[in-house]
Amino acid sequence: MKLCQVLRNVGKFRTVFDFGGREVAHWFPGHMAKGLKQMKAGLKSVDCIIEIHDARISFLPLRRNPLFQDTLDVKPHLLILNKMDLSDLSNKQRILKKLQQDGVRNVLFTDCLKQRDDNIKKLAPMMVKIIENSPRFNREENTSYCLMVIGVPNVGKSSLINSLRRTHLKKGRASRVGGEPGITRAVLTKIQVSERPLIYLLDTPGVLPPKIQSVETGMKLALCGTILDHLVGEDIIADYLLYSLNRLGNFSYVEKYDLPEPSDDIQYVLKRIAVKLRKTQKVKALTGVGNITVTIPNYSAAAYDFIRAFRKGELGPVLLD
Ligand SMILES: Nc1nc2c(ncn2[C@@H]2O[C@H](COP(=O)(O)OP(=O)(O)OP(=O)(O)O)[C@@H](O)[C@H]2O)c(=O)[nH]1
Repeated sequence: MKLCQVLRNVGKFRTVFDFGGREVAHWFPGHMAKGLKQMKAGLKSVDCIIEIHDARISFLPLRRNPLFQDTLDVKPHLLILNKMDLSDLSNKQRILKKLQQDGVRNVLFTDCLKQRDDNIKKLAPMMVKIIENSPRFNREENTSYCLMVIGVPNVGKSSLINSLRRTHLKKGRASRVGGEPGITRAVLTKIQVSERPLIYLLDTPGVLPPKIQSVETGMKLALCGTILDHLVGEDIIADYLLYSLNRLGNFSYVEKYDLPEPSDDIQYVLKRIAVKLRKTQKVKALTGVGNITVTIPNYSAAAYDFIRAFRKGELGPVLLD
């Protein structure tokens, strides 16, 4: 989009989003508390916590959650900002600075889908260094390292494990090596990710509710696919996406969906998307002069496509912070 077009749009968009009195309380279902219990149970045998987040929302460390901050604070901690390929990292230094001010010093950006991500290679030595520089308490005599991966749903925990195994063991999908017989897979299982040094990851169900400071934070998590769409509503997620893109001056949707210019009106944008994708339905309408057939856009299908395009990175890299 040309600069003059961008300038023409300044002041045309919403500067705040109307959440219409929505509450986040029910967006994270109760089963997530189960993850917390299991995580606490496994903490004794863990040398380091790997907390994994979506690099498009980097401000949300899980350990800030008062529910388990006490327990986690005593363990060395590494924050992974995954899906870096989908994030606008032109402000990477600002993110790192902010995290550092928050006491988060060990941060690594990763792209777990990349066949060879140099950052994944750095992970094992980085973890060893962090562990060696901290007291190991009851695990002093142990020659292997055990790490716990935590994160909200869909953030890439399994992908990280697989990526580590690919890098260090030249193996594909994770085979589970721990787990006592009779204990369900959903409890804690150990997965080997490196031979030298010998490193295991303790796989938790990993469904941990972050401390959601506001409905807007919840909406950002929803946009990144962390919360089931239907719990929040695809229509409002799509509207929040449009609001965010406009706010960031990212007008990639205009070209992608053949719009004449940027718009802040979600109904209008979804209509254009539906027409472009031929997601329309013909319905019969009874008028004073008889039956006519009218074409109506399938707004749900359009919203679905718009959100998926964002999640796949088709609307360009975005930082929602
Ligand atoms: N673009 C991109 N996609 C990724 C990356 N890592 C994971 N994904 C995708 O994100 C989705 C979720 O990845 P998973 O590894 O299943 O995430 P998870 O945290 O284990 O998910 P749950 O089991 O639901 O908690 C998948 O579609 C992955 O392909 C990444 O670095 N970049």
